[in-house]
Amino acid sequence: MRFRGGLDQPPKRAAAGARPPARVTRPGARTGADGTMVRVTAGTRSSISPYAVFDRTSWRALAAGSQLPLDEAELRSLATFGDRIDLDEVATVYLPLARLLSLHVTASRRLWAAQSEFLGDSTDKVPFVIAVAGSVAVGKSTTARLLQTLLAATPDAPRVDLVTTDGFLLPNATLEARGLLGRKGFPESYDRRALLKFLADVKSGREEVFAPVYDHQAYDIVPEARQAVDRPDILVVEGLNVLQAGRRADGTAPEVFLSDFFDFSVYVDASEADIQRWYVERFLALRRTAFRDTTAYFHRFADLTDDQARETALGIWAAVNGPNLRSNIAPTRSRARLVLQKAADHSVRRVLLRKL
Ligand SMILES: Nc1ncnc2c1ncn2[C@@H]1O[C@H](COP(=O)(O)OP(=O)(O)O)[C@@H](O)[C@H]1O
Ligand SMILES: CC(C)(COP(=O)(O)O)[C@@H](O)C(=O)NCCC(=O)O
Repeated sequence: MRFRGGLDQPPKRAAAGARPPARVTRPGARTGADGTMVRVTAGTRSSISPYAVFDRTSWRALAAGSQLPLDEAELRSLATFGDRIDLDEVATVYLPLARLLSLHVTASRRLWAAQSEFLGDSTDKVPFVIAVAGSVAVGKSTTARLLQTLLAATPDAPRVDLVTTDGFLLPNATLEARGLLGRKGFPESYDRRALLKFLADVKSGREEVFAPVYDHQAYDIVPEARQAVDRPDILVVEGLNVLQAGRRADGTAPEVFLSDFFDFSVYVDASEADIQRWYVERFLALRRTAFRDTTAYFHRFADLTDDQARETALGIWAAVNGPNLRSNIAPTRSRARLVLQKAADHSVRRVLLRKL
């Protein structure tokens, strides 16, 4: 199944800047940390692209010489079930990204301090918030956890918290009452007001802000469970719909958007055909592991044959996750500051960084 227009294509404005025959390398290509030339494809002669486009080699060179602060065992504990990733991929893709983010964090702190001095205001710094968006099964969780670990290992040793937006899903009972159980992950399945308030509180420097907690095994919100966020230096917020502009029930635009609280955003991208395959593979693997647990919501799928399980997963994809990707998630890709474009084997083949 392939998304009309091709999800494997970069966003429209980037597409113009990324088509191979017209590619040009910026004349002022600069020198990477290891002395190699960093080729930055900045656009075409005929159009302006908002993105600087990096291939793997040029992106990796940005962090050349940096030590990886994690080993294979730690990586295995971070990587999402089914997400194929190795230390070389971390060094190639995620380490340079963490370094870029670290630059942004430092610059934002300096600006905050300078502004506080200018205003004669002694308010404490507030968390730097990074959004990680993308489809179900694209590997957002691995990306978010890796960024948390890599950022925490940067020189200032910042405290980095991670929150997933699934905690803001409405409980199953509410979804059922509203006829939304088959729309889990769609914008209307979340308590968006609570999510906005949570981020507004975090960003206003409040002590101990609480996020509700979701359990994938139970497929529901955990009653009474909460995750405390207490003025970390950096907060990573991961979820399907974090870049959505959102609408009020009457169709008017709200005054505040989630994105107002983000200092940086990353969209994890891949072709729908690949993501769907990863989803089906993960479903088949979960059937042999997590679904075995008698308390798992999906336990009834534990004894399906391979063919039945494949058919079931494809059915969920066709009914829920595919339409959500096409209607609500993919359209937000161009709002991200940075896009990680994955190939069929989960490796990132290109990085698109917004210049505008
Ligand atoms: N039915 C399930 N049972 C247990 N864990 C699951 C289930 N579905 C998804 N997960 C886990 O939940 C996390 C989030 O998954 P998902 O929303 O698909 O995002 P992504 O794959 O982009 O990280 C992943 O760690 C995934 O392995
Ligand atoms: C819980 C999710 C909606 C993801 O939530 P997120 O943290 O991205 O807000 C998703 O993983 C999910 O369970 N979707 C429902 C359809 C399915 O079972 O695949």
